[in-house]
Amino acid sequence: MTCIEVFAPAKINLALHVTGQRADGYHLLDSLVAFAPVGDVLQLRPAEALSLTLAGPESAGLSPGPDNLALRGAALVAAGQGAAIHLAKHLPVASGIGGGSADAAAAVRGMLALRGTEAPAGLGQDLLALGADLPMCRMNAPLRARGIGEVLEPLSLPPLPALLVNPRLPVATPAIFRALACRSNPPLPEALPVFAGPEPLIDWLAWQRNDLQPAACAVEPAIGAVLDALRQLPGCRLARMSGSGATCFGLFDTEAEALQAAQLLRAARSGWWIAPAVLGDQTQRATPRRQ
Ligand SMILES: C[C@](O)(CO)[C@H](O)COP(=O)(O)OP(=O)(O)OC[C@H]1O[C@@H](n2ccc(N)nc2=O)[C@H](O)[C@@H]1O
Ligand SMILES: Nc1ncnc2c1ncn2[C@@H]1O[C@H](COP(=O)(O)OP(=O)(O)OP(=O)(O)O)[C@@H](O)[C@H]1O
Repeated sequence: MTCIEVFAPAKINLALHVTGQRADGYHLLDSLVAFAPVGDVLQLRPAEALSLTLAGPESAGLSPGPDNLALRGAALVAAGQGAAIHLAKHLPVASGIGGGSADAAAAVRGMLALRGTEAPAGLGQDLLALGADLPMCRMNAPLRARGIGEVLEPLSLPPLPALLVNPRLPVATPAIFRALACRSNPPLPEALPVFAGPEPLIDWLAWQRNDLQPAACAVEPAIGAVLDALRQLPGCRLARMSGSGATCFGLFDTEAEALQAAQLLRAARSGWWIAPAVLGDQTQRATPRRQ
């Protein structure tokens, strides 16, 4: 029987500036985003109706009901066709790396591949209504995101060796936006430099910010502990939080340094989710494959 497999990569906000707030309460952002070769995996098989089963190390506590973003994404493009979707959850839930949004975007890609059809007009608006991270999770390649997350500009960034770390404590995005002390901060520089490699990119990122980080550290102090632990690892050039947390990333000049740092941190913190990853373009891996 036909089976479509789709990879749903984690999105990492390398910088996240909160520049204003719309009348409806949503915040205006200016964010530099790259994607990790770490993510969830969806399998879709033709069926009478849409259904979802869950597995994987991070699936505990996640409901396979109609609210699951994988089902909500698939429903947007199902056009009456059913699918049995199996989601292997590897990304911690509510962790600032867009797991649910990545699953929804992957379910859309998988459902369209199963139906053998193109994305319908108006899908962009429907996706944005599901979540502000949905448009970027459709791209899976380095980008700058503005507006509330829907104004996207593809970027060329060098592959960036990183260590992703989550203290296994969920953080609710609305609570972090609510806790912001300032909602009107400077944007990223209008023109972005061309980066010859990870070193100049990390130097430049050190001048940028995640404006949600102070509020998130106040709401969940374990985030501060993760950042401190990352900063103490040999070779870590920059430690920052992604999205609304709690996942943080350390950046390294080389992949070997990131792998060594992962080993050291795993030995010290057995309860944390720790994933070395070279951040960049995951479009190839995220393309649906027929099994
Ligand atoms: C923080 C980021 O992860 C950065 O990429 C995203 O902006 C969050 O994206 P998301 O989780 O897909 O967000 P949504 O599910 O659309 O919104 C959750 C809640 O976060 C707040 N929210 C989200 C995005 C945004 N630009 N402004 C906001 O104020 C709103 O209170 C909203 O009710
Ligand atoms: N397939 C899914 N994976 C993860 N969370 C899901 C899923 N479906 C629904 N949710 C719900 O969505 C909420 C946000 O989870 P998600 O893992 O996407 O957060 P996040 O990583 O902080 O996302 P973002 O970085 O986009 O803010 C959680 O409350 C979770 O219960």
